[in-house]
Amino acid sequence: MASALKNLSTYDEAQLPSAEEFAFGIVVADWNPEITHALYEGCYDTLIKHGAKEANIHTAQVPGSFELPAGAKMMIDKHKLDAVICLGCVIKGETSHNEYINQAVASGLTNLSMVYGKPFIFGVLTPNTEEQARDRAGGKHGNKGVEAAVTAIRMAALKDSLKAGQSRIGFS
Ligand SMILES: Nc1c(NC[C@H](O)[C@H](O)[C@H](O)CO)[nH]c(=O)[nH]c1=O
Ligand SMILES: CC(=O)[C@@H](O)COP(=O)(O)O
Repeated sequence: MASALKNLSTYDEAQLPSAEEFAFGIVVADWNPEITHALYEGCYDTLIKHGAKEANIHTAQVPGSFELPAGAKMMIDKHKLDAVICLGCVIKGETSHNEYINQAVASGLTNLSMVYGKPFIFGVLTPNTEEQARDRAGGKHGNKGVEAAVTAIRMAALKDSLKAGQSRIGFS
């Protein structure tokens, strides 16, 4: 569903599990800092809002989105984490360079999720224009960083519930 039809910051707060017991990594790309820092603020504030402790949120910056998977692996090899959130913004230029970056990051994070059995969240904007980026970093379509934090909490809680032997998870 396009972001225009589903605001990135809209979720059912009452249905979201507490993040109190979870530890998170946040890896942020330096490219397009006005955008990625807005994503980070939305992400961090959402984790805190839902009970995460400041001491359990570990943050690192990397040069660009292409480095997000490597940064995420360095982070989870250093800290005991329940989820790693990767934030970036890859704006299309004149060439197809953006496609290679986007595909590499998506594949890299998927591979990490499979290898570690933990969520590596794809909080990367892939807009065609700066306006589309701003619209998704706290603009009219919400904040991708909020969506990424909510996803991280839900996936960490899912793993926790499965470990506890629950068989029917997420059905209200
Ligand atoms: N153009 C963008 C980049 N490019 C840099 C790459 O991510 C990478 O750092 C470089 O290719 C060296 O490996 N990165 C973004 O995050 N956003 C862009 O718009
Ligand atoms: C996505 C990018 O790396 C971008 O800055 C590259 O721009 P261009 O395709 O014009 O070289």
